[in-house]
Amino acid sequence: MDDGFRGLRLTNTMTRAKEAFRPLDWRDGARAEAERRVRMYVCGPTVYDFAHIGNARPVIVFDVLFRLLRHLYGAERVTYVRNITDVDDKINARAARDFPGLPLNEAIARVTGPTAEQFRRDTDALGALAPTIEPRATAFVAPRGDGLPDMVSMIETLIARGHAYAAGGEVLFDVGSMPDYGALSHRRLEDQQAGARVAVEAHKRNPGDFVLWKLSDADEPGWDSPWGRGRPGWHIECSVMSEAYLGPVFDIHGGGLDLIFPHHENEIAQSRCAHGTHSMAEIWMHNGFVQVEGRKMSKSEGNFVTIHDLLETERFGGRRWPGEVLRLAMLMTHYREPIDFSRKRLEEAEDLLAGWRRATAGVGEALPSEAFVAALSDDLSTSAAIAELHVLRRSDPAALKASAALIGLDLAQPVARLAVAPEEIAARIAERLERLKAKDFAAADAIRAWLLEQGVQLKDGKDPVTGERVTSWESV
Ligand SMILES: Nc1ncnc2c1ncn2[C@@H]1O[C@H](COP(=O)(O)OP(=O)(O)OP(=O)(O)O)[C@@H](O)[C@H]1O
Ligand SMILES: [Zn+2]
Repeated sequence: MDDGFRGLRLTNTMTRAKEAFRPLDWRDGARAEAERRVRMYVCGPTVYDFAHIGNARPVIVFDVLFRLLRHLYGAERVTYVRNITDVDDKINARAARDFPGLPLNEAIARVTGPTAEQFRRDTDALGALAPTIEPRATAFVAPRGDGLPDMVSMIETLIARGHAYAAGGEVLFDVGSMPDYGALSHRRLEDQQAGARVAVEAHKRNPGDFVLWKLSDADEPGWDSPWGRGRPGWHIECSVMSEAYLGPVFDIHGGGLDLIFPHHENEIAQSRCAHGTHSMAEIWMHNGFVQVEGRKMSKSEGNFVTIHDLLETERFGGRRWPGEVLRLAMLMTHYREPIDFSRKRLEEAEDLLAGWRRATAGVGEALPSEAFVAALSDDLSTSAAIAELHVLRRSDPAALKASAALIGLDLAQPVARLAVAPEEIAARIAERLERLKAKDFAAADAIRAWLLEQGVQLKDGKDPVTGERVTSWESV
């Protein structure tokens, strides 16, 4: 009997263990063969600002998983849902700031429309496949009339089942009503209560109770509901949109590490209590952070580089970087480890790509190597998979090309219009610095001129710390 195991093992945040992946539909004897689907949900962006390199990581990591699942189970069998959060108080604040003259709802549309469009351009440029479905939260607040679930109805169900209550202009989820609340983040309710430093808001039964619905002022966005005109809390949208397209229990739920608590914990509480199920998703996966000098890259820290800046402007390192370079730079590290973002990492990725391109020029069709697929199938061990690409570069360039394609790297495309490979440029720059040190200026100038003929312009600068000359380059 086919139990759906295809060699894939994934680390489950819920159990803290690496588990053999068997999709639910394959284990369900009642499900017809033709109807079996692998079902994955990943929390998408809140669209009030351009996405940064940190936000790019879940996009890339789960795109690789999506591609691997399509390879293992067949492309048409995998349903990947990634939502767009277009209702949020951060969006409201941005709308009021940027479009002060407009009615708030119109201003919000002016913020969310272009931001969502930019996100699509960014993810295209990173070589990410579009998810199967990209629902928007605002389309799932009020009853829809098409049979799909909605947030107001799910909140009504939670109240009816004794898991939520209205108080102080809000509807709150009662975490005390769920004995195993906290299982994903391994937090115990008692610990949270004992450790609560902030004063408990008077209307809450438990300090951990979270908002499902809150009333809106006249100028704030709002939907009619049994509790008055208001708007949903953040967590409820994912419970509703995942149910709408994947059902009450599905295979994989993903996002960044920061979402484990409270977001995913609260999604689980809502979904399980609304549906009376033992789980919401079989496997919970979380990517590590992109960091800058040891700190999470984030909008609030102000230490971020947007995807757009990196790809389309010369703001990072004085040049533009192709999306595939960022993709490979991310995949050089295992998805659960932190990444320190640096120019050096991008250069390393760019050199690798250039080498692989030269090795695969003109090769024919092939299948990805088995060792490569096995490495990816071991909890997406992309660094081991990349090590296999180094081997294939010499032993089987056609398989190298097919394997790279499996993780979204198209080696058939020229990386840029450069006549000279990045490692050669680096070697020439080093040689030129040697000449300059030896005061052989004629030879140094000759190298500079030769590179310019190849379309490479050098720029000299000083290392702010050591005061030494550093030379960067850009293609012209
Ligand atoms: N530095 C980071 N490294 C890796 N993933 C990140 C990082 N920052 C955010 N993410 C992930 O990006 C996805 C989109 O999240 P969202 O739009 O809510 O960004 P955010 O967390 O609000 O960003 P910020 O932390 O800058 O305010 C989530 O899965 C989140 O976990
Ligand atoms: Zn979510």
